[in-house]
Amino acid sequence: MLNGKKSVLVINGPNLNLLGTREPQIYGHETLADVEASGKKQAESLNAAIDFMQSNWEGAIIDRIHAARTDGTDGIVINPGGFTHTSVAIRDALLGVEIPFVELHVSNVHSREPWRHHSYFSDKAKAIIVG
Ligand SMILES: O=C1C[C@@](O)(C(=O)O)C[C@@H](O)[C@@H]1O
Repeated sequence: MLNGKKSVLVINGPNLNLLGTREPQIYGHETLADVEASGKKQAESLNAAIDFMQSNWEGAIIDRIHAARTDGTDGIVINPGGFTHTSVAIRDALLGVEIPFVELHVSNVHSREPWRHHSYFSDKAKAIIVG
C-alpha cells in the first residue's frame, strides 16, 4: 500500500522502449508512453497507485523488483520481453520478494516461434495476458 492506495508496479523488459516502431506488424503502433498513459488512467479510475519502469538490463530489472519489497508495492505486472524465455534470475527475484505478479505479452507468444512458447514465469504468475 502507498498512501492508503493499492500500489502496482509495471515492469517492461528489453526492447519494449521501441514499442510503436519495433516490428509494428507484431507489436502494433502504440508507444510505451501511450501504454503507460492508459495504465495511469486506469489506475486513477481504480484509486490505485502505479509506477512504471523499463530497462534493457536484466540486473536493473532485478534491482527494481528487490526495491518493490519495501516500497509498498502490492502487485507487479511484468512483460519480461526476451528475458521471458531465458531468465531464471528474474524469476528468482519475483519469487524472492513474494509479491504476486501478472505476466503480460503484447503479442500472442503461443502463435509464434516454438521457442517463445516456453516462459520462466507462467507457472508462478497469478494471471497471464497475451496478444
Ligand atoms: O520482446 C518480446 C516481447 C514479448 O514479450 C511480447 O510482449 O509479446 C514477446 C517476447 O517473445 C519478445 O522477446
